[in-house]
This record gives sequence, structure tokens and C-alpha cells, in this order.
Amino acid sequence: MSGHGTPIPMIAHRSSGLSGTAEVPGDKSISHRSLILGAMAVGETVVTGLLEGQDVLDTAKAMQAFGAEVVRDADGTWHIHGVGVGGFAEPDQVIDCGNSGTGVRLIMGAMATSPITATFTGDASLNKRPMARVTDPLALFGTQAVGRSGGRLPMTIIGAAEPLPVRYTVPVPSAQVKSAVLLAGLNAPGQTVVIEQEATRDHTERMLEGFGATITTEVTDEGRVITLQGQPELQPQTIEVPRDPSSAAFPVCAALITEGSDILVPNIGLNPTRAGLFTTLREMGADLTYENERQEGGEPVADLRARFSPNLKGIEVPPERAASMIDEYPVLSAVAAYAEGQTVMRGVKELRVKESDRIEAMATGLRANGVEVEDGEDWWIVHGKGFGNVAGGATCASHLDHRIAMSFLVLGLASNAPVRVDDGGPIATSFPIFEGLMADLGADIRREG
Ligand SMILES: O=C(O)C1=C[C@@H](OP(=O)(O)O)[C@@H](O)[C@H](O)C1
Ligand SMILES: C=C(OP(=O)(O)O)C(=O)O
Repeated sequence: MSGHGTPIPMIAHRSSGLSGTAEVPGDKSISHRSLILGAMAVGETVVTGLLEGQDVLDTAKAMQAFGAEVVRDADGTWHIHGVGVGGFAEPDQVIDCGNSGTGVRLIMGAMATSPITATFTGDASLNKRPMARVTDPLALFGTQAVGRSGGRLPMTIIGAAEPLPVRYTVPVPSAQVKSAVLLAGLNAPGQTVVIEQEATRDHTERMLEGFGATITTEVTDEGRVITLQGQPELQPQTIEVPRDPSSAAFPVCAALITEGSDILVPNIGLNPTRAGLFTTLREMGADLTYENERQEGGEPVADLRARFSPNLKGIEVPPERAASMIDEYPVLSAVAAYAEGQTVMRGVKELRVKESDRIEAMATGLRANGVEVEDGEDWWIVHGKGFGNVAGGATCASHLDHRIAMSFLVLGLASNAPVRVDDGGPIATSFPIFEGLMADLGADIRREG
């Protein structure tokens, strides 16, 4: 949905003794892909555990506009009747992807090699984000794109009627770009090859294989070379979406910084392309353990146990870990405020083109709450104050960015004065049950006014 409702101001007060079990919702990345790949398969894909956040609901609506039947049962199971690779119909309305970069970029890729035209838009945040990173490689297939200056939405994509196969090296670490090219490659004849120098989340590759595509990944001197055979008939799947490690990050970090806390966050996927935050927190001295470690659907899964960790130390986060925790830097910076010493984060330029400029948004809000932050184009350093020394007391702008809103609310759970955010509305894009879940654990996070 583009536009945004009335702002929802929220406030977090110092809390202690968080306890209980935090059942976080389904993984956002896998939810988008389940809908898109389900729509491109022949027959009925059945999905349980789908994240019903606004980002994913917007993708579901988009798949209907392209001709797939998408139905939710009363029990929350989703059924997608796909139209097959190359079977998309031309939508008769503008496709509104709301706040979701993943939604718009993956859908642009998925329709780019069909002889149809579609116009995309989003909310004020999404309409500022760069799309040339996707439309440049799509042009190699023969796809045309006409958008606003700077490659921004709203944008019309004219699909290639006779697509060519493509070999493309992704210039920025981005699973969205990689995925857009692979999804476009589905309806191109021959082999599409995508090369990435840094490993990013690999859900598209794993799921394409699950849907019956022929796809291989080879690690070479050039990087990860992913080869997809075009024009497969995708087989419908039954998918149980695992819980989202990026959402798990919020209750986990809240427990680490609030006195006397001990919580369990069950069933979290620890795919190495996603688990960088948890490794980093453990290196900082967090009392964060993996219980009941197991494999599910070919992925490592564990229950996360997080306890109050009064002796956190700042560290230098290895830059090569950035892609595996890219969405978690905002909440890491909130935890870093309570550590002793500096937390140094480098190689994170991508943070500047998310739902907001996340370095700028967090640095400004942290400073307003009494925490010193230095920053440059692709790095930032949080100077930890240690427990009991974060002043708090400020109102932070969330900039239509769910992760910024949730990170400042976590910050306020251990600061001396409460922390406010001007608008908690965007939280519903990825974590619609955040407020209730945090309240059940004992966190004092409320709406104001
Ligand atoms: O492919 C995906 O599902 C995602 C990729 C990442 O974006 P980039 O590809 O821009 O790094 C991430 O930030 C986003 O939340 C989800
Ligand atoms: C960057 C994010 O999402 P997207 O790019 O899909 O808007 C996120 O969820 O943190």
C-alpha cells in the first residue's frame, strides 16, 4: 500500500526481567519468494507460516494482478495457483509495492522477460530507493524501463518479447539484484549466469532448486557463479516458512540489555547467509546460546536462548560478514550503546539505501539519546557507554523504516529516560505482532496519545 496512515508515536520505558517464549513470524525473504515462485509454477503451491506483514501482503496482491490465484484459508494457510513461467498476464492497474524493496525488485525481475508492460509504485520511502541496480541488468535481457530521474519509482517496465540469456556480475552485494536477474532468467532461453563476489542470502537459489529448476552454484576465483537453465516448468511446492532471524533479532537484543532477562526464541533459521548478527553478539560477550540445534528443510535451525549480558564489549565487525546481517546493523548499534568500548562497522554502504539511510537515522537518534557516534560513507562507530550510562530521553524519527522504529524502542528498554519514536506504524511491514510479543515478554513498549 502506498501512502501511510496516521503516525503512531510509541515509547519504550526501562524494563527488566523479560521472560517467556517469543514466537516470531515467518521469514520475510522466504515469504516473498514463496508467493512469486508459486505464481510461476504450474499448479497449486501451499504455504504455511507465511509472514502476513504488509510487505508480503503487497506481493500477494501483485501476484493476483499478474494472473495467479492467491487465496488465504481461515486457518492461515495460503494457496497459490500458478500460471507457469512466461504465463503472467498484463496487470490492468499500477502495482503498488508499498514499503518493500524486495517485493518490487523481485517482481520486476519475474515479469521482465514476458511480453507485458507493468507500472510499479510504492510509498514515500520506496519511491526514493534506487532501481537502476535492477533495471540495468534487466536491460541485457531486452527489457525496457522508464522511471523518474535517478532510476526511481514510479516506473514502467516493458518486458522483453524475445529475451536473451544473460551473464551478469552483480556490482553491489544484493540478494535482491541477484534474485531479480535469476527470476528474469527463468523465461529466457539457454543459461543465465549471475556472479556475486560476496555471498548474499541464497533463498532464491535454494527455492528454485526446490521448485525443480536446474540451478548450480560454483565457487570460483570470480566469486559465486550461479547458473540457471532457462524455461523450466516449475513444480508446485508445499512450503513451511521458517521463522525470521531478522525479526528474532529484536527480542534477542532486548533480552541481552535488560536486567534479569532470560527468553527463548524458538525455531530460528541459522542459514549462514543470515546469521551474522548472532555470531557478532556472541563475540561481544552476549549470553546467547543455540539450543536444540537441528536441520529442517535442509537448513540449520535452533532455539535461541538470550539472557541479560552485563559484560558486553564493543568489537570490530568483520566487513565480510556485512551481507549476512545487513538488516541487523540498526539493532546492533542499539546494543552497542550498552557495551564497553567501540563497535566498529565497516563495509556497510548498502545501509544508506534501505527504507531510510540507516546510518544517518541511527546516528542521529543515538546522539540525541546521549551516545557518541562517528560515521562516514560506508562505516560507522558507536562509542559504547556501558550499562546505566545511556541517557535516553529523546524522540527519534523512524523515517518510514520498521527496523529504525524497533531499534530505538529496544534502546529505550535500558536507557535512563524513556525513548520515543515518532511513528511505529512501519513496524507492521515486517513484524505485525511486535507490540504484543514484546509486551508478553514483559517489555514496557506502548503507544502514546
Ligand atoms: O533478498 C531479500 O529478501 C532481501 C535482501 C536484502 O536487500 P539487498 O538485496 O538490497 O541487500 C535485505 O536488506 C532485504 O531485507 C531482503
Ligand atoms: C531492507 C529491508 O527490506 P526491503 O529492502 O525489502 O524493503 C528490510 O526489511 O530491512
